[in-house]
Amino acid sequence: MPSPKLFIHTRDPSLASALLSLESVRQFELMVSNQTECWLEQLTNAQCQVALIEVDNMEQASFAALQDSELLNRVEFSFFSQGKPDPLLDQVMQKGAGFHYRAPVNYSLVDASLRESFIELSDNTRPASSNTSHLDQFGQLVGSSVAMHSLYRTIRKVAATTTNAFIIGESGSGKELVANTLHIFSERSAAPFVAINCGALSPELIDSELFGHVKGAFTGAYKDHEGVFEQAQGGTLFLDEITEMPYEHQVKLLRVLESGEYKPVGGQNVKTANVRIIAATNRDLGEAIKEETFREDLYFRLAQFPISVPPLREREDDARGLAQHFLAYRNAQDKTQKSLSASTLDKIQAYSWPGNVRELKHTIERACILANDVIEPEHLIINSLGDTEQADDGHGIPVGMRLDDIEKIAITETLKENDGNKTDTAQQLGISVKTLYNKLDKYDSSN
Ligand SMILES: Nc1ncnc2c1ncn2[C@@H]1O[C@H](COP(=O)(O)OP(=O)(O)OP(=O)(O)O)[C@@H](O)[C@H]1O
Repeated sequence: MPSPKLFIHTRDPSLASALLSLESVRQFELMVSNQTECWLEQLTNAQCQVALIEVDNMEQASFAALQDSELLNRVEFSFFSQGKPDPLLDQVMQKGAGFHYRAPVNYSLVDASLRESFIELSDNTRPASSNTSHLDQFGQLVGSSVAMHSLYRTIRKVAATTTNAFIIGESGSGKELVANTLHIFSERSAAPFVAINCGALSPELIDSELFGHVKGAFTGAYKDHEGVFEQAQGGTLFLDEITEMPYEHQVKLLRVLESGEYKPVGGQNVKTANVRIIAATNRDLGEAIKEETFREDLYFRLAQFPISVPPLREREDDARGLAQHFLAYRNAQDKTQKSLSASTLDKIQAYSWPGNVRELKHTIERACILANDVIEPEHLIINSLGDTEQADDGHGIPVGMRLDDIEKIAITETLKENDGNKTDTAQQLGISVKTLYNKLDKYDSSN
């Protein structure tokens, strides 16, 4: 496991030697700045988790740039100054940069604090503790990477507004969780959050699903039915896979968004919608609009605030952390003590996860089924890992495996093979798209 790294930048030789003589400092892999270059640039390029920086008036530009730098999320800073008031440093401290030690420095406090940081950071890179998760959490989202922190900030900003939002991200990257988190942080949080998959709506029933129907509106309409607009009244309506909604129904949706009014099927009374719409897709929108499967006018109506969810492969160490997170929850649920070996964690981190967090979550669940105690690389059923073996000499299905687990593996693997396309997946598996959605929902909510 790589050792935590520490960056030191100081021009004062006595400060430098005092810091370098601290035992805690020597535990880290050290990187001392090159005095002729800007420290901020050097630190940006270095993969250091802790930085000791002497505050120097000549380097005000670096402090100004630090305000908006992603380094504030990924590095724990300790600044050393002579105590002269410095507004730029104060602003950085207000953003939660870390510690500010004023001269005369109490080095034993610095030592104690660095010792703690070292232990924490070593914990994060140690072979998984099987019962704890160390990732940050925001609403329903888990992740400590810079990309996720930037997403958290965007969600907070959008949640405070009343605008509609459009979430774009690969399949399984967490779009529904983003929508739900947006709802939780909005003023509508006390009202319902209602999610529907537009791809799973049957064309005959779509109007009724959206706007409801009255008793007798059509054969089989035995009683009044509330559509999702009514169910979500006062709250948030999440329209997942919006690009899969039949084209002619998109016009109807657009009309409701423009007028705020709709009529249940077979009803006479006009209802007023009070919902915030959050739509999502994993498709390339430009292409969907060009191919005329998605209406451009509807896009502009919905996308007052587009939010991009980063794919898991762009989230630094989050894959490793999420694996530990899902395992910790599984262990707590099953009252087990399974753990991930160091080489398993390395494989997890090195893999590109085309099916994103969902694929990782399911992979950990399958590995828990297959491993008795320590999860080794061969328990990860991911074909693209290349050298990862299947779990037995046949089809990767151990004797005695539960049928619903086998079904789950078949579904997730086929989905992955089809790049998340649920229509193709359902067709290959010989089930309806609706059944596929129901099964995926069941898996998603199983831990
Ligand atoms: N950041 C995250 N932290 C914890 N769990 C996550 C995170 N992102 C996704 N998940 C889990 O991964 C699964 C898929 O998430 P979700 O349904 O939100 O993805 P999606 O992008 O909406 O997928 P789809 O494109 O198929 O609709 C769920 O089980 C969810 O709980």
